[in-house]
Amino acid sequence: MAIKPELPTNPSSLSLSVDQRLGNFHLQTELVLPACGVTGIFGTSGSGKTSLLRLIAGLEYPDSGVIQLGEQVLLDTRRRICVPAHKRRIGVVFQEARLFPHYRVRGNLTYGMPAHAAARFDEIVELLGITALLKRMPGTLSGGEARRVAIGRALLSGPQLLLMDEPLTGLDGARKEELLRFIARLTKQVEIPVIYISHDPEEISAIADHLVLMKEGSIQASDHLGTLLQRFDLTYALGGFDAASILEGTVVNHDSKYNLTRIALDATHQLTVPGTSAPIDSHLRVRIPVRDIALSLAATKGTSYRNQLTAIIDDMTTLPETPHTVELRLQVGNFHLRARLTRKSRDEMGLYIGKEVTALIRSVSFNSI
Ligand SMILES: Nc1ncnc2c1ncn2[C@@H]1O[C@H](COP(=O)(O)OP(=O)(O)OP(=O)(O)O)[C@@H](O)[C@H]1O
Repeated sequence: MAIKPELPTNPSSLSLSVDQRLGNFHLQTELVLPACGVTGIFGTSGSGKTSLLRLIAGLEYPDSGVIQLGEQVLLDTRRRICVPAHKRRIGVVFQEARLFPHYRVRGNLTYGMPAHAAARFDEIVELLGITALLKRMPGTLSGGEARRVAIGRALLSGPQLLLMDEPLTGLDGARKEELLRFIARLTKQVEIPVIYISHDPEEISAIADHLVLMKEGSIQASDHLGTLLQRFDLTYALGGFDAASILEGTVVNHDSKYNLTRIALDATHQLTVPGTSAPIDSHLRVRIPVRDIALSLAATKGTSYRNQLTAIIDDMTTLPETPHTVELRLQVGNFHLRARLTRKSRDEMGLYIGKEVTALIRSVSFNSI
């Protein structure tokens, strides 16, 4: 039985409890996601990411389960409730643009556009940088342009949730980076929660606030991205993430002579990172791989490390996969940094949990996002 969806404007969470067998594959998922910001879904090929997304979108039906967006029940197999896909107000962007080839870009954007979304047409077209493309036919667009039109169409469908399934697949390096930056900006500007599937850690690190890690049809972990990256036990499950810390700060100064940017992490901690065009006072996310942090027992002069932060060793362990190294979690003010040393260095430096050290971070090592 299909029911009419009720549509509160700001759903607070998306909760799922679904069970579906697809051949030999068993998707068994219990999950509550924040219905704000960007949730990245990460997992190896075949772990069930797309299957999960298709259930949320209403493109597939589980054998049993409940899917609820805020107060709205989208699916409840026991109560025989199932809101059909076109009534869920969920925008989907697939790996390929899937535009209507016989409609111009404008026609693709306005197809199925509800009256309340029409007021945002000019704003979204401008935000996507596709104004000049409105009269073009899809066959004449580049891959990146077509993908932007597909995102525009999803946004103009007036969605309360946007699902993106590897939207950058098949794009070359420069176009991929451009579109990634664009999506990151877009997700900050449109107040629609986004679920973003990718198996590329760089993409996820750039835009996700929350991260879901899938393995063989189940949820291995789900938490704030920065929190999951600090977990020693997930180091190898998050393999490609290259064990890194994500820090957020505010741009306080640009040094044009040396092309460096200074960001404040809090009232007392600042970092020098490679120059960016981000305006003063804007928010910046930086990713610091563990391999780019060294430790010293005291602040040192005469070193090329531009950033020296006093830190307390908060946790320390050796992982079975890498018996020659120790993983360290450092407390710096109110945030954490991960570092990795050889066990020999740990012993020679006499490091232990609770000890104060200086974290040395090369300013050239930052990946600003
Ligand atoms: N209709 C189906 N019948 C049988 N098996 C299916 C069906 N649909 C999906 N599967 C299987 O379910 C598993 C999960 O597929 P899914 O596409 O959700 O994975 P994924 O994590 O999105 O993978 P990828 O990163 O490669 O896109 C795979 O083993 C796939 O072969």
